[in-house]
Amino acid sequence: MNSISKGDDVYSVARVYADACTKRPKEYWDYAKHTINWNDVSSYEIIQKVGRGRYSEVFIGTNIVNSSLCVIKVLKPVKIKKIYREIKVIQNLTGGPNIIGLYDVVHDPKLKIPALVFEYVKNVEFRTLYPTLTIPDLQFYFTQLLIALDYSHSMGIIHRDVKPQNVMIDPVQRKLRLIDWGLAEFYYPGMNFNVRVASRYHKGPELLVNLQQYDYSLDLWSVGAMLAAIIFKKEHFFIGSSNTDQLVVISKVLGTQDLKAYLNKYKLDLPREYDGLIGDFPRKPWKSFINNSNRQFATPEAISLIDKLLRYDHQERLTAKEALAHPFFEGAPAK
Ligand SMILES: Nc1ncnc2c1ncn2[C@@H]1O[C@H](COP(=O)(O)OP(=O)(O)OP(=O)(O)O)[C@@H](O)[C@H]1O
Repeated sequence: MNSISKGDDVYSVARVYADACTKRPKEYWDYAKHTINWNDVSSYEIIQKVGRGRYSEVFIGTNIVNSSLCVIKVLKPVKIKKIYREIKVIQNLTGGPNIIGLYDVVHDPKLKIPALVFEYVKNVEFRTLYPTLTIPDLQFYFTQLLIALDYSHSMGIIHRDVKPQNVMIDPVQRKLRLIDWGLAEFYYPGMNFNVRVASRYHKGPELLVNLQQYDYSLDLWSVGAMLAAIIFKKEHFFIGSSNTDQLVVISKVLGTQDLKAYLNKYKLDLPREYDGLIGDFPRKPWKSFINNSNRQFATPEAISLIDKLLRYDHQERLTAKEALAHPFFEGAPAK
């Protein structure tokens, strides 16, 4: 078991790739000391806005030198360390399988507004795309997503914001790219991470019970929540009205007993905000989510994979590599 006894500072360590950062040179992970060569934004022209996030405004643009399309992510003013972290992470991962490719790091020489230039993906919005996907499509795209995550994890990086809006899919080219590394972090065993990451519906229980020594397995919870939503034909699977309610919603599915076992294992108390809210909820069998609209999708293999990802205990969840070997992917199309 990857946990240790009471009184110790290190109480949870990743089951895989725990030393991915510590074995690499300081320049790999020391993003604060990173020197960035900012190029001039005037090499790019904005065509139209494609998205807007908490931390950026995103445009489709062209590189005026070779007329190729790109995405220009103009960063809003946030701590410079956060910007350096996103750049370092994506520079380390660029070129990896299904990871969005970073083309350039630019700024306006006068205003100093930083922007990241990425490969453009002709994404179809998830609310439109997901209802059209067949089981072989799901086998294919979830394979691609897990390959991206296994790679990032092997490089010592937790994405920390896996959700449909950050998984770009071009269904014509059958291309998937994991984007938005703005919340990603380098993993070190024994590190107490900030739990205010990820987006509410995809937040793992560790974040909601304030377990700070989490690891790559956080991303696998988010994958499980995405898969469950698609398989059971819901827009999202766990929909909480606040962070507190998010855990209440989860415990109405996974039950209170296993939540208590999780807290006991890591010697945690349920934060006070849950007083009176987490009752004695029984575990809901996955089969109870099956109805006429999702019956074809909710195969025993799909349910088994969901079950092995959506575990309170982050150490029990399948890793990305283990998930790739799950029977759900048997017979998955290669293209
Ligand atoms: N490479 C890309 N190709 C196509 N569309 C993209 C690309 N990158 C970003 N987008 C679009 O822009 C949106 C915002 O991008 P991104 O998630 O990187 O920004 P953010 O400010 O970090 O967002 P968030 O608030 O979700 O953290 C995406 O959800 C997507 O719709």
